[in-house]
Amino acid sequence: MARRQPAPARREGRRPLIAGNWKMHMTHLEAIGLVQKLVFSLTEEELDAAEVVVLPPFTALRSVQTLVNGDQLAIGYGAQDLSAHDSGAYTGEVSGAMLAALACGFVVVGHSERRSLHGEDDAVVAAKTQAALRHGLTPIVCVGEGLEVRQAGGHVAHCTAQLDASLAGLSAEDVTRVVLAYEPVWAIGTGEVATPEDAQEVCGALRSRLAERFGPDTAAVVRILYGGSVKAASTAGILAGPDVDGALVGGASLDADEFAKICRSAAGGS
Ligand SMILES: O=C[C@H](O)COP(=O)(O)O
Repeated sequence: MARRQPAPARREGRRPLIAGNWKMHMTHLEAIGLVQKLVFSLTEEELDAAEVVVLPPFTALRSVQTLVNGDQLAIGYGAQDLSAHDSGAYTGEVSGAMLAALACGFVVVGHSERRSLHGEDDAVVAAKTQAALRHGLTPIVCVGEGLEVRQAGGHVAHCTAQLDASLAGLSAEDVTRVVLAYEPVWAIGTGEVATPEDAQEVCGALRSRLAERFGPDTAAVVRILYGGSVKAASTAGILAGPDVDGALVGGASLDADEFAKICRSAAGGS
């Protein structure tokens, strides 16, 4: 069984990160089974080479925390969303403080499903990013264009504009604590994975924009993930891009064997 190990530094200090966004799947009992199977499928060396994170629904976080901490498992976990507010009369919301109390390391912010289904604009995403940082959580800030924007050739401008707005109000030091995820909306849950060149083009442009706004030293340490129909078979190609530091995986993260293969591929194995 793989237990916690110190993380090595790779790619100018950027350790590959594979995060499994379970979306609205898995009860807390199913979550325990999935995490156990995942961790037992991976070796210590693989979990040392790539950082593996699961992002269950809120209702499963406590169970995952108990399992990961109790067995000292070498994976991280976090949430799929948080409130921009720290406390108050916000029925149904969950604060960064509550996630921090469950020892979450990560939280997704600005996923396209939150943007489109819950009307979250860039100002909300920026406020949530700041809330995550206030509570010591690593926000995984998502950007990505829809099909029409892609077909019109506006994807780079669209994503860099989302980056600018989503990171509004942050210092360069704050930005070093952020993970970005490029998720083209047309590739999410569609089976339509971007090519490695598509992923690198936008991830590279995001890093260049970070360098312009926050300086090259900050840009060099921020991890940028690709997300959108990632499968084990496509992982190595996608991660070959020099600016692609990992993957935000949806559907394939619900299958322990497939997700373990993705993590193994990111760790440099086959
Ligand atoms: O957060 C994950 C993305 O929405 C990708 O989902 P998918 O791998 O099911 O396309």
